[in-house]
Amino acid sequence: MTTVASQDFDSAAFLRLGTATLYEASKLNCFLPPRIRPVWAGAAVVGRALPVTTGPADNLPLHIALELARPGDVLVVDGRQEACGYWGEVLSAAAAARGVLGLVIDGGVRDTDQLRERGFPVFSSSVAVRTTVKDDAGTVGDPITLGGVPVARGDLVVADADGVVVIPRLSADAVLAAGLAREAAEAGYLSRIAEGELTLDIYGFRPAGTD
Ligand SMILES: O=C([O-])CC(=O)C(=O)O
Ligand SMILES: [Mg+2]
Repeated sequence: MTTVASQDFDSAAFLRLGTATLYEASKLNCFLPPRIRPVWAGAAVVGRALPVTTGPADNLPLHIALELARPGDVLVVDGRQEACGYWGEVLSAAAAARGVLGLVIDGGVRDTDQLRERGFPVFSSSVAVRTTVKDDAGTVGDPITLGGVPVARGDLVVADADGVVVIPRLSADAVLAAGLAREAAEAGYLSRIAEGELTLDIYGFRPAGTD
């Protein structure tokens, strides 16, 4: 797995736990729409959210975001589900030069072979080459809601093969602790499975009278 991680929290632990365990452990509405998928196999990232909204098929806000971003940020973009090339190799190179760790966008991206070759993690709802306009500055840094999930600047973004979660900044420590506890419990379940036990018994799901 190719991974890019920032430094001001235990990024390795968040990446190891992964989005599914973090989501389940969090008990939060923190999973972005499942249409948002990694554009290359093995992409994964953890960082601080920089929320962005765009006009329809307008990527001017993404250029603006690269000026306002701080190292360790991940752009989280409401691109209105437009299937167009909001982002590609050039913007990935520009982002990496600014210390931006990745892109999550409810919209399209292009140059996906080059994104993989550069190891720049991108998660998008489509891959599309259609061109963009540069008319509307949109918003950069203001809180957004993406697929019903609130995203504020500085929230923790974790993205991997299963999708993307956005954890409120002040909940990150508690979610990490809950995730580690879930990981430990699952390690116990896996040991019992290896010894031949059934999940019906491990989880206590067996209906009365069927053992
Ligand atoms: O041209 C654009 O704005 C998007 C793109 O393909 C790139 O960043 O390489
Ligand atoms: Mg390009």
